[in-house]
Amino acid sequence: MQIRFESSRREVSQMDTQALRDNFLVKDIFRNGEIHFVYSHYDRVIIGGAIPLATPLAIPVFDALKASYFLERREIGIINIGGEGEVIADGEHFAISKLGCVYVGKGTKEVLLTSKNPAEPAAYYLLSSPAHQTYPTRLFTKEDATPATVGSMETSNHRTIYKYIHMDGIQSCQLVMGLTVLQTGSVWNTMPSHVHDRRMEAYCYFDVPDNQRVLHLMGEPSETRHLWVGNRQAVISPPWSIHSGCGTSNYSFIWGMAGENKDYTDMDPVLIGDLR
Ligand SMILES: O=C(O)C(=O)C[C@H](O)C(=O)CO
Ligand SMILES: [Zn+2]
Repeated sequence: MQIRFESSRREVSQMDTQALRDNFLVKDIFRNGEIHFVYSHYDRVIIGGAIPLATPLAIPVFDALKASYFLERREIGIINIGGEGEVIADGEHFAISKLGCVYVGKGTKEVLLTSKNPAEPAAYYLLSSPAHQTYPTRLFTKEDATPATVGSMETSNHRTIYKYIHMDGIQSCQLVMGLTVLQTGSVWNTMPSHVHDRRMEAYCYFDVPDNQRVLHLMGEPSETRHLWVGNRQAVISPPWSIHSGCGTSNYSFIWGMAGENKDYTDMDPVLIGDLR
């Protein structure tokens, strides 16, 4: 598991392209037949990707956790961005289709990830944060997630937000998680931008067509930087950073947060005219 330490706001403002990518871009977590994780010291969130083929993949324990199993002191949200599959949590089976979500609570000793058809494998995005209480393991489909459509075609940011793990959905200790799908023709996400010093956030972009990219904006509102992001790549957003993007086509992304509160609406908006 790769470990990423924090960077200060001042450090980030001095970083060149490669340093920004090394610190904030999470690449290569989705590889056929493999499971990979990156540990971020922002709110101690762990970001992962898994593509099981014929053999199930188990979420392993890592020495860095000093635990006897991954979820001994953690919870995890799992969203499928690939073909049909199953999440098996301590022997309980959850069939999960594309855009379905399984939350697995603290104390679950074994989590197995499978694909129904290795020729069209499931692809699991994984987001885990520390937990101090056990909440029940649950499956949510996209339809359970009470979609909210925001933005408009006029401002190229027409999109639908699906919330899965949040105060009125799947219960958790501190994890908040869902996904956003942009309408065809819309390219902007999270514009106008916001920050929430109380929570870090991670974005995982998917369904980005081949040879297209998302220009992800990060940094303090008065000192923005950008990352060019490809399909199935994630971005770590520090609590003080905006997290907005503009695609060269439409695309979708999974967002997830952890920190001081679970209030999705707790955001400090940034006026477009104030961005620098
Ligand atoms: O499209 C959006 O806007 C989002 O999906 C915003 C994220 O959900 C977010 O940043 C939550 O804090
Ligand atoms: Zn946010």
